Amino acid sequence: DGPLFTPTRLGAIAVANRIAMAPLTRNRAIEGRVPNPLAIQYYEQRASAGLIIAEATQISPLGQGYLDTPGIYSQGQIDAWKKVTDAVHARGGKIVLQLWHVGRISHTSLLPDGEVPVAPSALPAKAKTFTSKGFEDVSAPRALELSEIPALIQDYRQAARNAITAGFDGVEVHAANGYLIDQFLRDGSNQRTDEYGGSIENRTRLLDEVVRAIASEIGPERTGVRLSPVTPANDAHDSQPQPLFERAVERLDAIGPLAFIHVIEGATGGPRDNIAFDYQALRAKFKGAWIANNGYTKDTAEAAIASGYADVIAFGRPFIANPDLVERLRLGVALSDLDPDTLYGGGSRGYTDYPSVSGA
Ligand SMILES: C=C(C(=O)O)c1ccccc1
Repeated sequence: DGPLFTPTRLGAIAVANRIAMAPLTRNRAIEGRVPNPLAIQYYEQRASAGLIIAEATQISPLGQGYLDTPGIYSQGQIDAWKKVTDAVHARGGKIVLQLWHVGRISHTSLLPDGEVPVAPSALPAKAKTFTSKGFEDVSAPRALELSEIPALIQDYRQAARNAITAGFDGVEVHAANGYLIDQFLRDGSNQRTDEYGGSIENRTRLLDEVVRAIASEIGPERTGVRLSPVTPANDAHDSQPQPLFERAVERLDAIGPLAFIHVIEGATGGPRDNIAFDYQALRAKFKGAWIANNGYTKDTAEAAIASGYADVIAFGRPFIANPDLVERLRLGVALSDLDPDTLYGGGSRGYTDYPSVSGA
């Protein structure tokens, strides 16, 4: 069957193969930012993935940036997610939740009492977000006060606890794609003059404190992190990504045996070679499992695993129209294309109605 179909471990999480389902926003949460009951079937259909990284899920009301994305901060949300994890586990699958705070990639219409989004600095992103009126420019943010950082870290800690209560095997901290933690990392968005801004040491501080808090709450072996060193997504940019992310990974490695680091190579969902970057230099600084993502095919994924370049390959968009992607890669059959019109928002069409090759 080849290298993709051998088991491995991501910290405390034993996985049956080297194929992970990357987190995919689908904007189908219902009243109360609760995951849609259809999510039970949607994730259950994809439970043959070695690991499912469930969609970005906000840690607090202020951490939401898009219409109809789910949360993990209320009992109703925990209860709804528990049905999803139970269904995936019943199929022998493993599933972690991606913990999300969008920072400045948000809109006042989505925030409590029309609040403005928070960010490291009051610098608006050149980005759009998805509101009840369609795609709109994100709202101008305010800078988080130093005094607000402890409560933010507590929100991450509580969200991680809630995810374990909801039956997840662990969490992935979303530190990628120009969202809050990535905004603190990059000098294009972080112009603070306190201990969270300026030097690389200061700009990697929030990442370190958030991951330490989560690891102390649920165990480092159930804690993963997603990074995107050179993505331009959501107006993310930094003047020196190589030293920045090498220091970020060094600090993550020092926390203790984290379950995994998951790296988007190149531009999210786009070209892998937009900016020259040495990913293996990052990997060399981390003793845990390495998940690589973006644009992999069966052949490039097999080569990456066989050569030790990565331990697991994450596939995002291919999992949308191919619930049984693992089987299709094993068989080497052609993959189905997703329907872009039902990617974000809607109901079962383009969500739970894609067939498996075995017709199951
Ligand atoms: C959470 C997302 C990311 O990480 O890029 C996202 C959000 C909205 C649409 C697509 C993707």
